[in-house]
Amino acid sequence: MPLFLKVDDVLAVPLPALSEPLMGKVAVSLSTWSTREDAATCSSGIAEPQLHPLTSWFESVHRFIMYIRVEAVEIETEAAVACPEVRALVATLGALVDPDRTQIQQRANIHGMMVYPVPNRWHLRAVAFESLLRQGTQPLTAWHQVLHAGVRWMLECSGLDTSMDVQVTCPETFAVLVHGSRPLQTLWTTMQVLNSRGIHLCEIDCALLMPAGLSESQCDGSEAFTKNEDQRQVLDPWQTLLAHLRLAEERCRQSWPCVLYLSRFEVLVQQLSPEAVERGISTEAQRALMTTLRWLFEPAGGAFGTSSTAPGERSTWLEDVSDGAPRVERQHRWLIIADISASSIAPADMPTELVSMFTAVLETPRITRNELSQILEIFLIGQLEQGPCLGRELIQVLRQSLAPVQTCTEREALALVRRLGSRFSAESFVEASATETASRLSETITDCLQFYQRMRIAMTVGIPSVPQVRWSDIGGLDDAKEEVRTLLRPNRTSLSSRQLHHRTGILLYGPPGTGKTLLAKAVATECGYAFISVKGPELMNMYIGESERNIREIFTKARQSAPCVIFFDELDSIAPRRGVGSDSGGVSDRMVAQLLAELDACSNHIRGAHSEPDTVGSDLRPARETRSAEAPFESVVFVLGATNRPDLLDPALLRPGRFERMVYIGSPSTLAEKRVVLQALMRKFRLAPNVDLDQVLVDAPTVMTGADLYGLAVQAWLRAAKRTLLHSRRRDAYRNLLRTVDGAVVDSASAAGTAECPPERANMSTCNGQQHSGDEAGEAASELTPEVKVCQEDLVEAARQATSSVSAADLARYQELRERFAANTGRDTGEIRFTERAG
Ligand SMILES: Nc1ncnc2c1ncn2[C@@H]1O[C@H](COP(=O)(O)OP(=O)(O)OP(=O)(O)O)[C@@H](O)[C@H]1O
Repeated sequence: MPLFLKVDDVLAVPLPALSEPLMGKVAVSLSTWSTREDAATCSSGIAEPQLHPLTSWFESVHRFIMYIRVEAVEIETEAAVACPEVRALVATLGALVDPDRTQIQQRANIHGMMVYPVPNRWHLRAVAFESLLRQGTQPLTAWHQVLHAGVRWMLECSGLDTSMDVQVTCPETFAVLVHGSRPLQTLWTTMQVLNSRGIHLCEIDCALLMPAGLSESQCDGSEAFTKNEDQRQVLDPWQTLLAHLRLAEERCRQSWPCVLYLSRFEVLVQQLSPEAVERGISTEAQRALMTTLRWLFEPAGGAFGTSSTAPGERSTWLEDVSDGAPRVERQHRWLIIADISASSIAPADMPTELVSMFTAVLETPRITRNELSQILEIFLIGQLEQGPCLGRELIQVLRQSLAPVQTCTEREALALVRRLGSRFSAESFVEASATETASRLSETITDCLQFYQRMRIAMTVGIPSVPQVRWSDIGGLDDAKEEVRTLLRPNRTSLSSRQLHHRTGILLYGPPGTGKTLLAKAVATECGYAFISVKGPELMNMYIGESERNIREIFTKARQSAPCVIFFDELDSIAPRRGVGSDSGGVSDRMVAQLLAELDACSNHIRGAHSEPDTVGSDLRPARETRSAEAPFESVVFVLGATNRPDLLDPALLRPGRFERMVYIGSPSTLAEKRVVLQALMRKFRLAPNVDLDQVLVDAPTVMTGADLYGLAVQAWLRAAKRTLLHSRRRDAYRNLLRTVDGAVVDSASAAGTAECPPERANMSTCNGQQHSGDEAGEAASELTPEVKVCQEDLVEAARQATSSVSAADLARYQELRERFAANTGRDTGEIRFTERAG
């Protein structure tokens, strides 16, 4: 059978029967290896009894394995062979194979398979944060105990641990469910303990098992189990998932002794929830997933029953092993660990049938304030290695800033670490004095805590995280930014509470692609409140009463996570003028009425909050706990709306206490304004020194919105990247990069609002909608990021090809609309005729 290899594959080649002296050496080194970690990690005395059976088992099966990792050696031309470095390499490797002239034919028998830890991102994260977690957190003692019990069970089931009493009842399965808040520490601890025992870890990241589209509503699981030949395409996602799970079982069997670790198991749990049925996953599909899981967890009772033995047979195999030579091939059992601690799901939220499959359920504790402080100290010390040392003053500042935090999850702690890392580098503090450094640290931590607070709220209430857009990502629009800032952060020093203007909401209006959504995203990032973004049409539901219920639910969610900002994009689609709607059931009229009622409730809250002198203007503080004495402010909900057609809105929306302030967001008109927008869009680009943006804009169309300028910037960057590709030697890496960027461009064309994701970090951010993997993608992208330098010619060429998405005539009509609204201060203005429906 031919064996195809690729780079990074690991070959496990079993060594033939070993000579006596060599066997002794391997056995000795195995035992040294196994005990080395024990001293550091395990206080219990379980290590030794486990070690001996394992060592003797390895000896008995003569399974000594040499591991070979496949690497690529790039030698391009014959001329290269003449170079001394290459000659040295040839001398080291012993041979040089010219792939153009050499054919290799290889035949091999596969005797076994080594589970090399699949380098999935989850696994890499655990490794990346290992030292921080090891030094900063308390060891997971309870987890150590469960793990040791599981390993002991594995050995006992397989008859390796001859010290065990054969009469002891050995359960058929041992599956542990871990929940709580430390997924990476749990995985890392497991890796460490198993490593020290010479036991493989077969880690499967369930989030990566999910084929694209499976969780989407268009994948109807009911069709997935029909026998219709024509529907093969639909069958695939589910079958792939189930096949992956069966494959996991196969891998564990082949590489025994092995522990199967299902990280992010919650992704599978979510497919089994009642909400999944609403998303289009059929009950048949859920049943099939459950059957596969049961089979995986309970080999003896499962439907597929491959290696299983009926419970009654157990005594037979114990007798088999007690006669001396262990018959290890008879019963290999492996410990199964399912981890849901990366999510807020608790066992109580899981189907009872699923929970009952687990032998043990273990909760990992939350990270305490002391642990968090320790983690951040260790991180900062590492960060500032070259800068000022982390003096006592800084540590005090750090601890003071963390005072509002009681406990947090590992995810939140690491989010803090990442945010600190991006803002707090050694270079930025080299010149600074100690006091200056302390105040900047305090500022940074406070800012990070706002983020932490938002994340916590988001996790609790299930609000999706929002992309990172800073004020500096928005070019121009200074008045609009100021208006929004005033709404969200009244300035206590300049105004007394009674003087404050009680505003509930702001309506942003203007031509499409001018940055309304972008502004709202910047609010989400910068204000430190929870943020709910709703696209108008998403609220519409064909069933009577459902659309209103959707609106009610959004406001309820917002109140639960207050202070909170709700952003209604495309507001005209849910709140058109009443009485002129074309829907026979009057759905939109009822939606408008519901929206008005909710807005009035918000307005009353704000009045309540602002009428308390002490509560007004409580500046953005790090954590909610700090506002415990300011309860009314805590319940404030602000509303932002955006529309291209304010003239179509129901006028009642624009009355005081609702969207009473209207802010026009127009396209940049002068050359200077366009330059500012372009500069903001290319903030992260590497530009050639000769770039002159004014000159570039001379060649561009006269009317250009922010979105058009974004298109220009993307085209210029793509041109530069393609040029780089041609000249680059790292072609594969660049090809990957270009593929990703092309995807991002398509995304940006189909869905507005990806400007926070400029091409150079296109695969680092949330362009593809997979919010939770943004950071992970960033890690992967950083390996590929090439030196793409955008030159004047790229920009000029992109400017020549640029088109304008809004006509001059439509812009003039928007201007007219703006004047009418300014004159009428929000009163009914009547509809304006556009050449075509904007947006
Ligand atoms: N002032 C600006 N500064 C930087 N980028 C901008 C600006 N205005 C628009 N853009 C770019 O244009 C893209 C589209 O903008 P956005 O989605 O915010 O427009 P919009 O006004 O909400 O459009 P629509 O009314 O069609 O929803 C943004 O993602 C951003 O890349």
